[in-house]
Amino acid sequence: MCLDVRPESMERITTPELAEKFIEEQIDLVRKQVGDKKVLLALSGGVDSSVVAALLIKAIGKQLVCVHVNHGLMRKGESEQVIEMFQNQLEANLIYIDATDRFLDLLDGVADPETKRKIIGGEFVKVFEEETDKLEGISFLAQGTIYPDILESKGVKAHHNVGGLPEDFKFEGLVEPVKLLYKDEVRVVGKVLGLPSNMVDRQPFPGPGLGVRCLGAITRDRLHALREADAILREEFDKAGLTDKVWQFFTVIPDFTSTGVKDGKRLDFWPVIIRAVNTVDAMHCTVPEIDYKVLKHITDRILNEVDGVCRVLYDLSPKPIATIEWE
Ligand SMILES: Nc1ncnc2c1ncn2[C@@H]1O[C@H](COP(=O)(O)OP(=O)(O)OP(=O)(O)O)[C@@H](O)[C@H]1O
Repeated sequence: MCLDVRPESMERITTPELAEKFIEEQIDLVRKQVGDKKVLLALSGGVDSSVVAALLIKAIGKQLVCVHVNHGLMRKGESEQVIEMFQNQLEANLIYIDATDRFLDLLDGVADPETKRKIIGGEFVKVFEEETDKLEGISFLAQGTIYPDILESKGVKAHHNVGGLPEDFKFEGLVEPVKLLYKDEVRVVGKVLGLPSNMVDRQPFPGPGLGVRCLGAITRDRLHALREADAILREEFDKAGLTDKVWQFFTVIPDFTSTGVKDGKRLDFWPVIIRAVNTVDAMHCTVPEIDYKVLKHITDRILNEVDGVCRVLYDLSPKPIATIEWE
């Protein structure tokens, strides 16, 4: 049997009991695979790598070394939550790297979205490699590969986690405990492992993070305004009971200003755009009809609390023709 093919007999993990059973099996397998050797994991704070981290901490404790890179493009509180959850609560061996300046300096003046993506991806690999070169005695690399990654790699598109080991791969092997699971199963397993629901049920978040929501050339002041506005949106959607009802929502900040007026003075401030979509397959999206009162309250809060913003807009465009992200 190919190890990358989910057996037809494998039951879908839909209950805590099934998740428990899966976790016990994986703990056993991982312990057999790695023995007393060390395992390295790049921990983003996203669903997949977080669940792998929690599972491996249970299986091999301090033999797992997690590396979290803060590229300065995380949402408000995200890196802090990784530290709180994994270092403080689960007592993981966590290396936290604040590479904000490195990323933002490199991105300075770069307006083209594809170039921004390439810079962020390339720099991430560099930072991760530099950090791991300093570590000694690591034998395995753990990855949050899930079954759709394997399926997609077979036909649709290459996935960075999948496709065999590169020639210069310096580890003895890969540890991929959730590679036969679908996303919904990973979430059930994560909950049973005690991860908070805002981590386990997290919306999709692009690899380049807020970097592609701070349109054009990223500036620190606009990035700050974007992060604050996004946090307000998330807080208010949560209060209004929309977090579970809307598939994805976030804010975007364009790289142009608009005229505002404050205390009788004219100002040139940025607009903030709210983007919210519902979808089943991410190929076709509709825009939810959010209660006007909720939108108005969010607008008031952003205008009052976020420096440099004078307008808030709601994006009504479905996909197609508009994509979910703005760039
Ligand atoms: N800031 C980061 N710090 C550490 N590792 C990261 C970071 N960003 C990405 N990674 C690593 O790269 C992998 C792929 O990242 P990607 O953004 O494509 O997310 P993903 O496939 O949805 O996985 P996840 O749910 O774990 O974020 C992650 O699983 C993680 O191992």
